[in-house]
Amino acid sequence: MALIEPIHHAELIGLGWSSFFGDQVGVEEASLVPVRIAHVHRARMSGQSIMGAVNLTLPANSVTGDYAVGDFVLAEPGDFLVRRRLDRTSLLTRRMGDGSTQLSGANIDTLFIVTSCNGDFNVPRLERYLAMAGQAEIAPVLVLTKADTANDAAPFLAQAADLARDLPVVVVDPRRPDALAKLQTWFGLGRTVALTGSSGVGKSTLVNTLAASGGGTAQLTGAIRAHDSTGRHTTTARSLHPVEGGGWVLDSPGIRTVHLGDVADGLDVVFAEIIELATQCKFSDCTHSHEPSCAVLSALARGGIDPERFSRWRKLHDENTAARAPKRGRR
Ligand SMILES: Nc1nc2c(ncn2[C@@H]2O[C@H](COP(=O)(O)OP(=O)(O)OP(=O)(O)O)[C@@H](O)[C@H]2O)c(=O)[nH]1
Ligand SMILES: [Zn+2]
Repeated sequence: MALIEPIHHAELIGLGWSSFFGDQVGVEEASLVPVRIAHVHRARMSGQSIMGAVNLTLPANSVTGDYAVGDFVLAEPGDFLVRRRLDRTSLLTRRMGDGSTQLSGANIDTLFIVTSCNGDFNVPRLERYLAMAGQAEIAPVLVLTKADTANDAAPFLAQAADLARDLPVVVVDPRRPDALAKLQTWFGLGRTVALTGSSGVGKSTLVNTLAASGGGTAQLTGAIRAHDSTGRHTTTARSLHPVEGGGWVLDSPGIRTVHLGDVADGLDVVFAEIIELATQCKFSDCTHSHEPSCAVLSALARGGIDPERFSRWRKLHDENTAARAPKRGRR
């Protein structure tokens, strides 16, 4: 039974609400406010409601780790105390280095798997992303960037088309405003798209282009102002960005790096020329950042390694190491 007042119903649908959620609301919960979680921090959460952005209050005995960006919760109207999380249509999880599972995104309709027409294009890795989408019950779309930098983008398109039956493949330049038009099919009222893909393929650029259409703010460095129960304003980075014409881009670190646990072996293969050089460094635990007699740094200096590739490797390597480090202070 739908208990939300009709006047608010259209706005709720805009947030991603549907009868799937409405049917879960009990008679005794009619006074509670549905909130879609837009940001999950260590100890805080904020969300979007028909009243705008709100800071949620966590119930006792609950931790933010129980919630994912994109979740719908029912909260008290006054202090936005979370009473209950509603069941999800889909859930993306990520295995952490310590073996625990992190919830990285919920109620996502479409996953944009972003890759570029260059060395990042890696069939086994793309297959892993596709498997991940399937597991989470989210429809995948392959978004191909940097076609302008390839001598010939056709082979990439052909390989992409062969990845999975009926997989939509879209070539996009994330820097151009027409990116939204090319991807519009997957947006529209209340529909949620998440992005994943390796570092440097253009995800931030795409999120910024898409989000700029919906609100005009620089999203990744941007923030929302919400008020908490005391009326105090706080500023929070957000992960849910509205798109022009309706719909949301869900961009969170947890989804971006969702596959990291699996990528470690892949790094050695993809960046073989760097890994091979590393065996010639003076120190076996060389980090190739400042050490003397570092074979990688000297190759960089004489142009033996593509600096862009090196910085991509560095970033991935660091992210991967961080993802594998056991979390402190959690059990
Ligand atoms: N030539 C060209 N450059 C692009 C294209 N898409 C993105 N770029 C550039 O590629 C660089 C990396 O893009 P980002 O958006 O930062 O990549 P990202 O996937 O967000 O990377 P992380 O933040 O590390 O996850 C930027 O300088 C973009 O301007 C494209 O289609 N063509
Ligand atoms: Zn080194």
